[in-house]
Amino acid sequence: MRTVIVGTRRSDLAITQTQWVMDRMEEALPTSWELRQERMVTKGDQILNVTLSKVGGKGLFVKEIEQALLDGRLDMAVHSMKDMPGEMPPGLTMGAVTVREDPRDCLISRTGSTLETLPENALVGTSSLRRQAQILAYRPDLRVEPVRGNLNTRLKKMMEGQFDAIVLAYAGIKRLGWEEKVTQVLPEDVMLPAVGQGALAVQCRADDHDMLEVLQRVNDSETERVIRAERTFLHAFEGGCHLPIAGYGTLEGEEVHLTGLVADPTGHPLLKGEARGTDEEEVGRRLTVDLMEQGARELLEKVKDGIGE
Ligand SMILES: NCc1[nH]cc(CCC(=O)O)c1CC(=O)O
Repeated sequence: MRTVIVGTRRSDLAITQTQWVMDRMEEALPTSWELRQERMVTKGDQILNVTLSKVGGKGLFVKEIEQALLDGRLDMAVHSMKDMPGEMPPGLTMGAVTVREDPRDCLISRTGSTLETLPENALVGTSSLRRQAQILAYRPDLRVEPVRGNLNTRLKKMMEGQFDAIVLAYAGIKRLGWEEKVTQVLPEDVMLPAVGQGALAVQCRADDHDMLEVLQRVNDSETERVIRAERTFLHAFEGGCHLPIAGYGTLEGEEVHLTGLVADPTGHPLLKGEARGTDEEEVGRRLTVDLMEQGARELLEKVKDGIGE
């Protein structure tokens, strides 16, 4: 008999994602095991109305859950892949990468306008420098301001008139069953997704072999491959989701096709590159070299100075 304690943050999205993984695990679970959800409040959940980039968002949501895993208070935890820091603390491992939900971003606007038809000077809410840069590259006449809080809070702020539109991950919206609120799903050539967006990471202790065996069955090897390419690319920039970096991989036959972007938060310059091949890590490294040659490092140093890193 074993009771597996599954940690989750308390937001609707985190709980939904965790339950989704638990449902898929039930089929693969040894009959003498049971799963129990444990809801935690993390510091990241308590910080509202501040740009995530200003509070040093990297790994903020993840750290406290990791400590609970190491202490044995939790046995596994489900995270949005895009919130996962590049390196894990010793003793923990990624037991599974689940099949990817739609990786694109979406626009929700009060009046039903698309990104193309929003009126000049319209105010778009997003705290992501990646989204800000791409919005302004496409529509330099729009204004972008930070919006924080969970998805409910952001929607409410827009409906109250604080913003004309907001941009969110379509995956989160779909998981909450809010598709009908979406005005436009943004194509990747306009809004390249964040590294890992739409995939979930299941974390557990590295020496918990029984757990790892069960988690293998909810692992999606194709998602795992493209995520490895994306994260290899991102890791070279020592950047999390608080920097204006995007990376998106797909499989074409046996080959991983990876597109990456590094931009100034104003949208100019916006550097973009592509790489393809069968070795995920090599593809990621080649794309890094391509963008470095275009001046990505200098650009990011300037951005980091600007946001006080
Ligand atoms: N940055 C917060 C965050 N982390 C994961 C998601 C959505 C789900 C996902 O990307 O997998 C979101 C919300 C958003 O960016 O709109």
